[in-house]
This record gives sequence, structure tokens and C-alpha cells, in this order.
Amino acid sequence: MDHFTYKSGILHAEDVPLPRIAESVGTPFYVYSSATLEHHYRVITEAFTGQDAHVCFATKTNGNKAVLTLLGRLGAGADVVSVGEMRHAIAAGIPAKRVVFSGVGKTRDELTAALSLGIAQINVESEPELRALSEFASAMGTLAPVALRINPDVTADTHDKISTGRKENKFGIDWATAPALFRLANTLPGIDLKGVAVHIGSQILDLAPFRAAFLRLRELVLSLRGEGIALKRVDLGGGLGVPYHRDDPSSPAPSAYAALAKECFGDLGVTLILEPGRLIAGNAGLLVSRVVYVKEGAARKFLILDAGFNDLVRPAMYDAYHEILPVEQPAPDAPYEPLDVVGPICETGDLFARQRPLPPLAPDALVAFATAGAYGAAMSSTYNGRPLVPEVLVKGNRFDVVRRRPTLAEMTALESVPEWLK
Ligand SMILES: Cc1ncc(COP(=O)(O)O)c(C=O)c1O
Ligand SMILES: N[C@@H](CCCC[NH3+])C(=O)O
Repeated sequence: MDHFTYKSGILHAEDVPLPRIAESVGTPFYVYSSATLEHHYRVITEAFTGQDAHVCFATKTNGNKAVLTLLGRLGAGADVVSVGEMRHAIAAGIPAKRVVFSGVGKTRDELTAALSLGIAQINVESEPELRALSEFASAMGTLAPVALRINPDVTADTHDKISTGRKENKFGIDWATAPALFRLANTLPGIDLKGVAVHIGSQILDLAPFRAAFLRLRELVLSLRGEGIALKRVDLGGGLGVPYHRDDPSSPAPSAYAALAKECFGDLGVTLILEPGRLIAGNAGLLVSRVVYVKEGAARKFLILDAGFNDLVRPAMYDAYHEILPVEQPAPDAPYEPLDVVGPICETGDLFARQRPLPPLAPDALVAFATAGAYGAAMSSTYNGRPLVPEVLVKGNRFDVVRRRPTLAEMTALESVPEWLK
């Protein structure tokens, strides 16, 4: 369902024309469609109708408080990866009892905060972490609800930097040593062993690696059960991809993913936890930017935008493709020519697209990067003294600024000059 469409020749977010938002908040800015967020949340939850499954939105994808509040109201839990995300999700109204905590490097402070806040589950990723958690929970006189995250050694066909389930990746507990660690977890003080977790990577467009990983989990659950260790929860992680390019293979339907989960776990009597991120937020957001100059280089023609890789790092970091839509709809017979679309940052890698065919775009024209709702604002920085850009949430014909642009004074407020330099 697309809530970003041209109406009377102008790109809209739901019923709001993007130039209206640009006029109000300046450019660049992120804009999210509440209807799309809600739609995707419903699609994934409805796909699991009849299964005991809970959706915990991966808040690293898009941690804006309004987005978390919206999803929390719909019933979502949260998958978090730091104490910051944990407290933020809870502050946005997601109950601690619906929060799961993943990550390979959880510190003592983070683990004890998780225990104090009473979150649903800590996904432990190594033996040292398990032992540390046992010690902290025992000292606090409490029980840590634990799932062990397994590394199933499955290769997902995705970008190398976002594949997490192969044995050379830092994530999860080695498949071969996992049974021994479950036995240990079952006896350690302070540990309440709830289940098993997996997350094999992100932007996965094929169900086969999920099937391979799920079957390994199934085998593990059954063999542990044979030893008297009954796991009640299976956390499937996230990873379902979304289309960025019209030639991308179609992403697996959530219904097919749910059917796979049922096939692998339906007879085990376990509760499933899902951690989708991109699937919910990816195409719920655009990054809108303004053309600053069109520059004729010796070898290339450049479209220079006011957004840089500090605002959307995915193309620079993963060679990711984002569709670039002119906000003013091009005429059907507009001539397209290949342009290098770049930002103002002083790095050659500040390149959004190489030789992208685009219609004529003059300075001040607005363009929108599609599918920027996931890992967009969340991964942005202030490199080159650039303020984080505003985020705007649209509902029907209204829009609200859900994070404003900071002033320079706010950006530098935490810095200080030592006495000896004054
Ligand atoms: C543990 C964990 N769960 C869930 C996700 C969300 O992944 P995705 O956005 O691909 O659904 C991630 C990120 O890859 C993750 O590391
Ligand atoms: N940041 C990545 C996804 C990584 C997921 C985190 N485990 C992206 O933009 O595609």
C-alpha cells in the first residue's frame, strides 16, 4: 500500500503535499506516513493470526518517539540493543514486559538496568555474557528471563555488512556448542531459561535461509526437550526485506513467512517472538531534499543536494539503492539524463547515486529518497557540522514535527573549552 503518491502532479505524503512541509520545516527532512506504519504492523501481525506470536519492533530501525508510540499503541513490543533504546521505548509507552534485549556487548549497567526494569527477555549471545548475567541477577536477588541467541551458520543472500548468521560473524552462540550452553543456563543461579533466539541478517529477500535457520532451531528445541530442558519461547529475529528497486526480486510475503514459522514450530507449543524492523518502517518514510546546484563536471554532470551521507548513509555504507523521486511529477515526455547525485559533504563517498537517469531538475527543486523510513534518520550523524534533520509524521491531511532541527547552540552545548585554553 503506497501512501506516497502524486496528486495533481505533486508528491504527497498521505494527503499532505511535500512542498508544504518543506516550506514549514526547511530541507532536508524525513517524513513518515502513519498509515503505512500501521498497515505494515497489521500485515505482519495478521499473518500470524492463530499462532501465539508477538511482534517486537526493532527500534534501531527508526527510534523516533512518535513512531514508537504509534506502534506501541497498536500493541507492538520492542527489540532493543542498548539501555538507551530500552529506556526510550519504555518512555514511549511500550511496556517493559514487551521488550526484548539483543546485542553482543551488553554491559553490566545495561544488564542490571534490564533486570530492574523487568523486561521480557534478554537474548544472551555468549558464555561470558551468560555468566555475568547470572552473577548480576543473583546479586540482585532476581531471575533473568533469558533466551540464548544461536548462530545457525546460515548464509543469507544480503549485503556482507548486514549478514549476521554465519559462523564468522560476531553474533550469537556457535551452533555446535549451543547445547552445552543451554545445559549450563539451565543450572546457573539467577537464570530463568525461557527460550532460543536467532537473527540471521537484514534485507533478506528469500525464505530459504530463514527455513534453514528455523529448522536448526526446531532440531535444537526438540533435542533439548529430550534432555528435559523445555524451551517455551522461540525468537525468530527480523530480517524480512523490502523492495528498494523495481527490479528487486519480490520480497517474501509476510503470510509465506508466517506459514514457514507454523510449519517449523506450529506443533511445538512455543510462543514466537518476531523482531521486524525494515518491514514495518522501510517504505513508511522518505528523505526530502532540495537541489542546490546542477554542476557540469569534466566527466560527469552532478546533481548537488542539500542532504548528505550524514543524513542517509545507506548508499555510502552499503552501496544501497534508493529511488529518487522528483517532488514535481515529470512530464511524460521529459528527457531523462544520467546524473551523479551527491551531497555537500567533503568526501568523494558522499554519493547517493551514480549515473542515475533523472528528468530535468533545477536548483530549488525538491527530490525525495524513497524507502528511507528504516535505518535513515536512525543512522544519521552531525558530520561536517550539519544538524540532524527534522522528522515529520503525517496522518491524513495533518503533519506534525516529531523531531525538530536543533540549533547550532544545541548541537554544541555539550562541548567545553578547558580553563588553560581560555
Ligand atoms: C537482533 C536483531 N533483531 C532485529 C533486527 C531487525 O532487522 P530487520 O530490520 O532486517 O527486520 C536486527 C537488525 O538487523 C537485529 O540485529
Ligand atoms: N543498517 C542496515 C541494517 C542493519 C541491521 C542491524 N542489525 C541497513 O541500513 O540496511
